[in-house]
Amino acid sequence: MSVSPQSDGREIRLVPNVPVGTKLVADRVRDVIDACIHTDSPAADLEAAAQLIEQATQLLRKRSRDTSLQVTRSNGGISINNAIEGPCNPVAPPLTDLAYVDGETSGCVTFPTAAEGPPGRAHGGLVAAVLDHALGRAVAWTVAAAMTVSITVDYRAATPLHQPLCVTARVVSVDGRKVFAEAEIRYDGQITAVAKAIMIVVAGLPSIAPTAVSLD
Ligand SMILES: CCCCCCCCCC(=O)SCCNC(=O)CCNC(=O)[C@H](O)C(C)(C)COP(=O)(O)OP(=O)(O)OC[C@H]1O[C@@H](n2cnc3c(N)ncnc32)[C@H](O)[C@@H]1OP(=O)(O)O
Repeated sequence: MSVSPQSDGREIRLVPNVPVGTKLVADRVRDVIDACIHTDSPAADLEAAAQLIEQATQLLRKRSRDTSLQVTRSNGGISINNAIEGPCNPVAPPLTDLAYVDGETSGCVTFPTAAEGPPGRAHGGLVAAVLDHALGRAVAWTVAAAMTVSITVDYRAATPLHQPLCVTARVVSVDGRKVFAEAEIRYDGQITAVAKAIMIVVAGLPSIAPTAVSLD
């Protein structure tokens, strides 16, 4: 395990693999979130559940670390606690199966009930977040780690909950530090939303992409 200090003083921890135990906890927390949204339990059961969750929180806090950002190079590289792809972040959907083939970045996501915006549909802001992340991945893999300065999303059809969705992204052009990229999200082969973004390559940003700026 190594810790890499960043230009802003924050640290990123490089670990060999996704920690199995933490992923298990994150998966269970996703279940709790889903149960919380759907529950119709009586007050006594809700109170008992709240106490159990509080006990679990206290157990987890017995040993904490300051660094939240952890990455692994296994499975092509994963940002473990990332808001979108982090398998150990229960708020992440998460975006999985990230791959980079012939300049095309792809990934898979299934939105849970917690991502609901319009009835039965994913919230547009969360769709945009997944597209933004795929765009960031595409730029990191193709050029270098970068930050979004502009993103436009067109919502063309419902992005459903609880269904496997495919996300694809690629770099379209590069102009100095500005990188223009586009991405789509599909359900059952049909595009539900497309995004165009301008990203700026920023020196010192960490990247887990083998082609981009090294963490080491
Ligand atoms: C885990 C591995 C993969 C992870 C992927 C994660 C992807 C996540 C993507 C994100 O969510 S990033 C987070 C959201 N974005 C931000 O927080 C960025 C906020 N903006 C900034 O911090 C600064 O704008 C930034 C550091 C990106 C750039 O500031 P700089 O001072 O270095 O650059 P500058 O302002 O000189 O702009 C550089 C170029 O970009 C241009 N530019 C800036 N903003 C623009 C804009 N909005 N539209 C068009 N062009 C823009 C600007 O005109 C200029 O063009 P020229 O080089 O031609 O002169």
